[in-house]
Amino acid sequence: MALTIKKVGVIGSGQMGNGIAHVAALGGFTVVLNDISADRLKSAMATINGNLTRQISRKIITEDQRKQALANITATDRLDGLADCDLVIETAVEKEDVKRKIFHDLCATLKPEAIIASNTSSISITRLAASTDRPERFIGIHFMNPVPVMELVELIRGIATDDATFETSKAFVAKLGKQIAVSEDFPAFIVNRILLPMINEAIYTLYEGVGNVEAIDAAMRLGAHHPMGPLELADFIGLDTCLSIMQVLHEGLADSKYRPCPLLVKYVEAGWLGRKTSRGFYDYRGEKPVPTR
Ligand SMILES: CC(=O)CC(=O)SCCNC(=O)CCNC(=O)[C@H](O)C(C)(C)COP(=O)(O)OP(=O)(O)OC[C@H]1O[C@@H](n2cnc3c(N)ncnc32)[C@H](O)[C@@H]1OP(=O)(O)O
Ligand SMILES: NC(=O)C1=CN([C@@H]2O[C@H](COP(=O)(O)OP(=O)(O)OC[C@H]3O[C@@H](n4cnc5c(N)ncnc54)[C@H](OP(=O)(O)O)[C@@H]3O)[C@@H](O)[C@H]2O)C=CC1
Repeated sequence: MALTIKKVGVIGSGQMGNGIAHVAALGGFTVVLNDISADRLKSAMATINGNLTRQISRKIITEDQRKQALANITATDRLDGLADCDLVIETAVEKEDVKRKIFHDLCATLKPEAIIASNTSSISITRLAASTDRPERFIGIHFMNPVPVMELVELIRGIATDDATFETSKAFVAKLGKQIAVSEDFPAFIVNRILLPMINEAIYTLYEGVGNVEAIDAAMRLGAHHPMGPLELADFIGLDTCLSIMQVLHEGLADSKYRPCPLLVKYVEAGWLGRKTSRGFYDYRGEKPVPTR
């Protein structure tokens, strides 16, 4: 039997966490947003307000809806602030050890009947579920970036996920006005299994000197009608996240065609992670983005 979700916890207040809190609050849920950094929480709340305001100017929502959505969200840097949530969505960094530690600590305080979901881009849901005390109430709910705009959410069942958890998650996503694609639990699921090798290939195209950053992005924007060029999109997703996804594909499918491009590794090692650090394949520190190669 499907459970009733009223209160939603979101762990991690980066670009995905603030987007998920935004759409859940707008969907009428009570939201508790958690991060280890109080500064991050402050800037996440400012981002949510900015994106809600943008939606008002585009006549998607009203001022009353903005106020109500903000009133639905509270922020906490304590994990036990999520103890009475019905559903907790983990959206911290794409690192398995960090996620496992979060689930370990969360299970110690979260009410036993609550569902735990991960917004992971690539990591095995079955393996993450096994690090919790409730694998049958664990599921992948994978939102796309930017969350307030993208229509799709992937749902991924682990081997133990029960029907009630799946049905409850489906109803939750539908209430946010999003469409669902169901994916089997394979590395990087559907969207990233297809999208990330394309981005990685674009980085190889740059690495091998086939084209420069501008040429590669223009080629795919104007020649294939992609809304963003692949290098611009990589910067938007975050180069650390792109590299983690390629590593999961490479290790999980044991096929050399998923080998992360050495240039991607170099950018991540430099701390040039894309828009979030103001530098990646473009430098965002000036008025206009400038290609870095
Ligand atoms: C890595 C993973 O695990 C999975 C993933 O998410 S992969 C990434 C998937 N996402 C994509 O591929 C995005 C590709 N890019 C796009 O679709 C578009 O460029 C875009 C929607 C991001 C922006 O579109 P645009 O036309 O260039 O920009 P713009 O006109 O300024 O904005 C369009 C809309 O996006 C909204 N928007 C843009 N950036 C936003 C952001 N960072 N946060 C919230 N909303 C945003 C704007 O408010 C606007 O919405 P409304 O018109 O409804 O008000
Ligand atoms: N970027 C994208 O396009 C998409 C990403 N995803 C997935 O969503 C997740 C988050 O990605 P994204 O939002 O881009 O990443 P960000 O780097 O923007 O945000 C991650 C946030 O999690 C915080 N964090 C780190 N450790 C913890 C912890 N132990 N407890 C609570 N918060 C923590 C980080 O804080 P601090 O910075 O202080 O370390 C940061 O605020 C990843 O799993 C990613 O794969 C899914 C779909 C799309």
